Amino acid sequence: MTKRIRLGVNIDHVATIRNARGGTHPDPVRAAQLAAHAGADGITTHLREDRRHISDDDLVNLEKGITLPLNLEMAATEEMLEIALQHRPHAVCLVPEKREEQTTEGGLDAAGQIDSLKPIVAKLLAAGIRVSLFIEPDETQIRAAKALNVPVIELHTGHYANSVNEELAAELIRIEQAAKLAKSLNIEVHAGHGLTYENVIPIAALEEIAELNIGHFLIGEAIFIGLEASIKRMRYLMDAARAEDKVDFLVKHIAL
Ligand SMILES: CC(=O)[C@@H](O)[C@H](O)COP(=O)(O)O
Ligand SMILES: NCC(=O)COP(=O)(O)O
Repeated sequence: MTKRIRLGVNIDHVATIRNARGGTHPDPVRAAQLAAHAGADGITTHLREDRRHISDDDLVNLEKGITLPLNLEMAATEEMLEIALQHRPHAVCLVPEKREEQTTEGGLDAAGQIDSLKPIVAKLLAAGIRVSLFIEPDETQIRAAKALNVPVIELHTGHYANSVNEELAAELIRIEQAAKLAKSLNIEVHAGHGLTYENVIPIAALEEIAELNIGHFLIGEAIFIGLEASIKRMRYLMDAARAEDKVDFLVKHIAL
């Protein structure tokens, strides 16, 4: 089997359900603990400026409640920088945000914001926080990430996830080429947004990609089959994508 690809489980939308009634159930920390038990390699959470799902208290409780590395997604603002420096998560992923958006609509324009991003990235790196940029699979953005000296990028797979037929094929090629370029520049490559059981295998099969961050679909699927089962099935598909002998992999899993 070729190198295992890591799975970061994003637990934002456990908080979405909780916030629907303003109480404390379901608890994102309990979801993160179950995700760890189900084989997640990390937990991702997005502290949005409008706190529509994850709250500042969630961040405090996640730090206390989990041992897995925490990847904090945040906008590149002074407010979020201060929070990140205060909490010092394992990693920060800088993502674009618009209050009016229903979900993240695209990648961070790193190339267009190099001057404003530089001090934020430098302060996070100086604090020992691994920094990634959530960007489009685009050469200009990847070279901007290199210029900003970030060790990791996360390729936005949202357009891929929302495409069909020829457009889907074109997006997959775009992601593959971007991953190869980033790897050639010694940047670690992650990917995420909109990934599901149906579309994950071609992305997971790209050997330049070290980690996938997946959330909304897993939390939704958990409503029907439970969170551990939801995650374990995604883990199985990611491993199948990487298996050198897929027949042998499938036979072994069928036998289990
Ligand atoms: C950056 C990304 O693709 C997601 O991790 C992000 O969290 C999406 O924002 P919502 O979870 O609020 O839709
Ligand atoms: N960065 C992507 C992520 O954390 C989860 O995105 P999604 O699976 O909720 O669309």
